[in-house]
This record gives sequence, structure tokens and C-alpha cells, in this order.
Amino acid sequence: MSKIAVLGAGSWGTALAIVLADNGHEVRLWAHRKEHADEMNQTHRNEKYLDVEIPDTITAFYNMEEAVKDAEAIIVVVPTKAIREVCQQLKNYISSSTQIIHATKGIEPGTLKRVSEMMSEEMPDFPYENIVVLSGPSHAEEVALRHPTTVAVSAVNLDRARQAQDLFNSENLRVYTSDDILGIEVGGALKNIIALGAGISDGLGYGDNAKAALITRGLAEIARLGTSLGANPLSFLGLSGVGDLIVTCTSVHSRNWRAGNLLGKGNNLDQVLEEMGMVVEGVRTVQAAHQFANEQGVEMPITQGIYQIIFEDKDPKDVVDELMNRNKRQEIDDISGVLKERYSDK
Ligand SMILES: NC(=O)c1ccc[n+]([C@@H]2O[C@H](COP(=O)([O-])OP(=O)(O)OC[C@H]3O[C@@H](n4cnc5c(N)ncnc54)[C@H](O)[C@@H]3O)[C@@H](O)[C@H]2O)c1
Ligand SMILES: O=P(O)(O)OC[C@H](O)CO
Repeated sequence: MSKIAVLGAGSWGTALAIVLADNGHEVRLWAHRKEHADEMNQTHRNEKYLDVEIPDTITAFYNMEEAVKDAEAIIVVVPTKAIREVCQQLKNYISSSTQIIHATKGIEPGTLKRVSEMMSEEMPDFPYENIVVLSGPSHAEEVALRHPTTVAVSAVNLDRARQAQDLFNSENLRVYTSDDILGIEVGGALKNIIALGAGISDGLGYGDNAKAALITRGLAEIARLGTSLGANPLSFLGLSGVGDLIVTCTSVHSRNWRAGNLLGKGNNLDQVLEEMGMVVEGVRTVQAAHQFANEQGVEMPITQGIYQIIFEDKDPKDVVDELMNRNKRQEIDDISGVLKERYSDK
């Protein structure tokens, strides 16, 4: 039985800890508040974030040094805004051979860094190529119930991705490897923006046609941004692209969809965040994507519209009206160009 540390005791950290415990590991689940760790150890539940029974082989910790001591692998799964703070502490307890996997989905506004890049900046002695991302269509609520789920793991060093695949793969969680960490992180982060949009659309009372349009044209925007950074366009047709878009835009489990739904029903951002009480990553990621689109001249009208609803109090109906009445255009354009360039001499 190996010791594994999971840093972040929210819904996803708890669900991943359960997967690892089911796979026979001794898991240390680190929470940043002492009362939270004590409560989980006493009740064997994590009532606020994911109210399922926590197996005996999972122990909650408050002291990070104790949690990661002798750990064979460390899973970082805090919200994007806490990544830098957590890694500033973590860097004191790791060596370059530690196995580090993150499962956080976001892009940092201002710097426009992906999560692995933020981690690398805060832990400069740890080799970037050894940081692994885990992403894909995976609501914590269903993973904790052991329902069939698939995810992708990726790192520049594919051996590290394969190690993560071995660690997490189980009869309920099928794990695929990918050699495109950029595409996997961008897809996992940006789908949250489109899920906000799907929730807004449902909140306005629009139907399945509108949602399918958002998912499909949202995918075009994600692929446009991702390929402009150098991602493999085919990654966006995979688990951390289409897969995660479908699950997040169509499920009541999604915090991003639920937040969007409240926005579509007329609530403002402060009201929505107070009601949610859990992280809604799309809110910060839409700031980053809006900034990226403006600075780099990447066409992202859905993303821009969602930004305007959230941060400029624009009426969602006006945004829909503008999106529907944009200049007429051809459906498949820039991405097919990227594909042709990539595969033309193969
Ligand atoms: N919930 C899911 O189904 C799911 C699935 C896949 C990926 N994710 C991603 O996982 C990440 C974490 O999400 P979650 O669902 O677990 O969030 P959550 O809202 O359920 O929990 C967040 C946790 O982070 C802790 N936290 C907040 N600030 C912190 C800090 N400064 N230092 C340490 N801990 C801090 C909170 O106390 C809480 O335990 C997000 O990026 C999310 O997109 C979530
Ligand atoms: O609840 P959400 O909207 O943060 O989405 C959770 C996961 O990312 C789904 O794969």
C-alpha cells in the first residue's frame, strides 16, 4: 500500500482520494482549514463539498508537511486561485523525482498562465516536463458513486503521464494518456466558460437547439484559442474537449452550468457566487479568455458575450441577439487550415 497525498479537500479532491483508496492506497487528504480536517476525521464525511462516506484508508490532514511526508505521489486539486499559494508551500517538501499530478481546471487572468505553468513558476526547481494534468468529463458526485468515467492524463514527459494512468486507472475510471498537455489544460479550463453560457441559455428558457449551438460553436472558440497557442486541434475532439463540454453543459452537477442558470434568471455575479458556495472556475477563466481574445485578436464572440453579461451587466438577451445577427460566415474555417498544415506531409 503506497502513501498518496491529495492537496485540496473540496469535491474533486475527495472524489479522487476515494478512487485512490479504492485502488489500495493509503491517502492523506489535506485541507487548508483545521476544523475541516478534524470534521472529516470525526465524521468520515465531507458534508459541505461531497457528502459521501469516506473510506477508512483516507485520513484528513491540516499540516501539509505531514500530509506529503513519504508520499509516492502528490495530487494538487485546489481552485486555480489557490494554486500559487499551495505550491509556494509544497516546494519545500518535494524533490525533482516526486510524482506530481494536478487536476485543476483554469487559466489565470492577467498572466494568462495555465495551471502547470503557474505551478512551475512557484516550484522552479521541479522539472516542468514532470508535471502531469488530469482532466476530462468527470463530475465528482458520479466518480464518488463509482459510475463509469473516463479522463485523460498528460505531461511533456509521457512516462510521467503513464505513471499517473497506472495510479488512477480502475474498473470504474478509465484513464487515457495524451502527449498534448497544452490542449488538455486549455480544453478543461475553457469548457467552463461555455458551461456558464449553457446555463444562461437554459435560465433564459431557450431549449436544446440553443445549447447544441453553444457547445459546437463554443468548441470552435476553444480550438481557435488552443491552436493559436500550439495545441493539437484533435485534442479538442477528445475527453478534455468535446467530452468535458458535453458533461459540463448538460449536467445539473455542474457548478458552472448552475451559476450560468442563475445569471440567466436575472441574478448578478455576487448573488450567484453567494448562492453557489463552491468554486465556479469559469468566472475567472472567462476574464482570462476575454483578455487573450482582445490581446491576440482571436475571434471568440460567445466568450466575449459571456464576459459582458458577467462583468458589464449586459442583458443576456441582447448578447444572444448580437450573436445571432453577426455577419454571415462559413462554418469550418481556421481550424481546418491548422489541421491541413499539421498533417499535409504525413
Ligand atoms: N468538482 C468536480 O466535479 C470537478 C471535476 C473535475 C475538476 N474539478 C476542478 O477541481 C478544482 C477544485 O474544484 P473542487 O470541485 O474540488 O472545488 P470545491 O469548491 O468543491 O472545493 C474547493 C476546495 O479548495 C479549498 N480551498 C480554497 N482556497 C484554498 C487555499 N487557498 N488553499 C487550499 N485550499 C483551498 C476549499 O476549502 C475547498 O476544500 C477546480 O479547478 C475544478 O474545476 C472539479
Ligand atoms: O462542476 P463544474 O462545472 O466545475 O465541472 C466539474 C468538472 O470539471 C466536470 O468535468
